[in-house]
Amino acid sequence: MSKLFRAVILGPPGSGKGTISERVASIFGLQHLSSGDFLRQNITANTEAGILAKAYIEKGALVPDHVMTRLMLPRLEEMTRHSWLLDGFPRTLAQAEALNSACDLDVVISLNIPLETLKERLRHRWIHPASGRVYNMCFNPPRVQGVDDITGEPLIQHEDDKPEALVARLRHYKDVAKPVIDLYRAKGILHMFSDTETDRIWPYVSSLLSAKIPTDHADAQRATTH
Ligand SMILES: Nc1ncnc2c1ncn2[C@@H]1O[C@H](COP(=O)(O)OP(=O)(O)OP(=O)(O)O)[C@@H](O)[C@H]1O
Ligand SMILES: Nc1nc2c(ncn2[C@H]2C[C@H](O)[C@@H](COP(=O)(O)OP(=O)(O)O)O2)c(=O)[nH]1
Repeated sequence: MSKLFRAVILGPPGSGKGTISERVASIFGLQHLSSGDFLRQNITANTEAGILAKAYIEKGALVPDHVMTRLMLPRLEEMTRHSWLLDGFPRTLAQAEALNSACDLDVVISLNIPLETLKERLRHRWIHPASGRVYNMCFNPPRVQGVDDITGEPLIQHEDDKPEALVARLRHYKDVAKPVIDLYRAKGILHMFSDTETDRIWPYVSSLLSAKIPTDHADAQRATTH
């Protein structure tokens, strides 16, 4: 079997991690592992980690590192036969160090988006709380205004996507993410992409992954995941 491919995508809230991850998953056949989605599944299933995490998420705080690593590392161990792209984890240096000791990463994609652009995008972000599906009233609006395409249930806006909370949240992200970015830069696996539009970043991400992922491997992944 050809070598498995391990990637991480980093970026502030609203930088397009989810949007780019979905494209990578469908085009390159990597499994998209989102820590936020996984937390929401654990909350719905009332697991021990889900119960612990819920209070933090509701406050808009980060879930403690030991809860996150206890949740995510076993999930990654289950993925021994798949290539994956991790989105939302690691978020802190402690999480990055825990991930380091569990596996070798091939590539880290880091999205560098201007603050004004992030503020504008998040102002228009609406989500379907049960599934975590994300809409943007300008970029990818729902088919019917205010309701989820799949379930028809109402969409809500995160308290912390509202303008008052946004600036503090983005500043906090920057402080926490800097040592993580520095670590990956020092390891020589960091690839930084700067622009205001996902559609302009995407061709560069796509050519990076095309160069790094052997084609036969991408085909094999697609065959097992679809
Ligand atoms: N690696 C992590 N460490 C700590 N908390 C996390 C982590 N990943 C997710 N969370 C918690 O889950 C919540 C939802 O995460 P999710 O990534 O879906 O949305 P978010 O914080 O709005 O970020 P983004 O907009 O970048 O997707 C976060 O606000 C945080 O409380
Ligand atoms: N206007 C505009 N909006 C974009 C672009 N790329 C993504 N978006 C939207 C989709 C979401 O509503 C919001 C944040 O994107 P996301 O993929 O959820 O980001 P992230 O929070 O997972 O990093 O911005 C983009 O290039 N332009």
